[in-house]
Amino acid sequence: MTDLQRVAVIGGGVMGNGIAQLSAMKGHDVRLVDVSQERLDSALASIGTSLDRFVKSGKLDAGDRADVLDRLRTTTSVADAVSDVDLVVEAVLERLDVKQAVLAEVVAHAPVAAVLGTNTSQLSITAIASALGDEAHRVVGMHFFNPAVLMRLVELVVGLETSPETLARAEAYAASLGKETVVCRKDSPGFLTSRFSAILRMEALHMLEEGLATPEDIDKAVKLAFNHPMGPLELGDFNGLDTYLDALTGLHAAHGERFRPPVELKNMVAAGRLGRKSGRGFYDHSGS
Ligand SMILES: CC(=O)CC(=O)SCCNC(=O)CCNC(=O)[C@H](O)C(C)(C)COP(=O)(O)OP(=O)(O)OC[C@H]1O[C@@H](n2cnc3c(N)ncnc32)[C@H](O)[C@@H]1OP(=O)(O)O
Ligand SMILES: NC(=O)C1=CN([C@@H]2O[C@H](COP(=O)(O)OP(=O)(O)OC[C@H]3O[C@@H](n4cnc5c(N)ncnc54)[C@H](O)[C@@H]3O)[C@@H](O)[C@H]2O)C=CC1
Repeated sequence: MTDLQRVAVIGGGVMGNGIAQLSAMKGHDVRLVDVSQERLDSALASIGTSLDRFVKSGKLDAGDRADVLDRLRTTTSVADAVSDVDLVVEAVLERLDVKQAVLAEVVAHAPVAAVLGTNTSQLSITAIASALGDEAHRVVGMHFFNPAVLMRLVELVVGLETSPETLARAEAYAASLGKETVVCRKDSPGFLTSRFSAILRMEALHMLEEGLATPEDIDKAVKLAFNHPMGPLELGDFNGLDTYLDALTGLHAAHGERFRPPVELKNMVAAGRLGRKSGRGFYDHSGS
């Protein structure tokens, strides 16, 4: 059982819209916040498409679709969104200073009992929480996976100040979404999962730079040899190459040379080839 009924998700991008949708599908009252109304409009469009897929495959009653949308409202005001919530899930871009500023604004307007989850891919939970002084015990890493509506895991990450009560409430919320959890009990950048995925994608990029094979064959090798649903380059396009570069930059700073971002990736991000969200990455997505 979770007492976290009212949820605010901050950031309506790839992850935020999925976390908001899933929460509303599981009966939570959800407020989705973004600085950009345009991003909120496209988040609602993505959520509508995803709900249609669930209806089409028989996993959601057509009659329940409208109820899910009724439980979800969007706003550009953090103060308005968090005033009565039990939980905030921060899913803005992967920058420490931005996450700290967003959570500081949340703390100024949210009830004192609200749990503060961050969906960071790899940043230190302790560093994010350090901006909140005595409220740091309320912060916990809640790392979802893309697409959040389908992936089975939420990785929970305990910062130095995270209280046992905060962790227990985060676990109950993840269970209410039907997710399995793993707990990374020591706050270390990249936790468990992002260190694994970064290494695989780094190797794929190095193979590409070395001219060993086409992107298609590098992905095919991983998919068919190891039964992964997507290859590492395909997954990079799916998640967003800018987000991936931000994550590698953080892992490089924390763990050293083995995570140095490849030049190929930096060039692609500089050129605006961000993957699916910009229409082009390792692959052409202009038609999808
Ligand atoms: C960066 C980080 O910090 C952390 C991360 O997120 S790392 C990335 C983690 N994510 C992954 O590794 C994803 C790997 N890929 C996959 O698991 C799968 O490719 C996938 C689940 C995304 C899609 O599955 P697929 O079999 O390849 O494609 P597809 O046939 O389109 O979809 C399968 C089913 O899911 C449904 N589906 C797919 N995406 C959906 C969505 N967003 N909403 C609703 N339904 C969806 C489809 O409608 C389809 O349903 P039916 O079987 O009933 O027809
Ligand atoms: N893309 C992925 O596969 C995954 C990403 N993550 C993490 O989730 C977080 C979000 O990533 P994505 O959704 O991919 O990014 P994204 O770039 O798709 O979305 C980020 C959103 O945050 C909004 N935003 C920026 N500053 C804001 C602010 N101050 N207040 C409110 N909204 C603000 C932006 O307008 C944008 O819509 C990052 O920390 C990322 O590392 C975690 C798991 C998987």
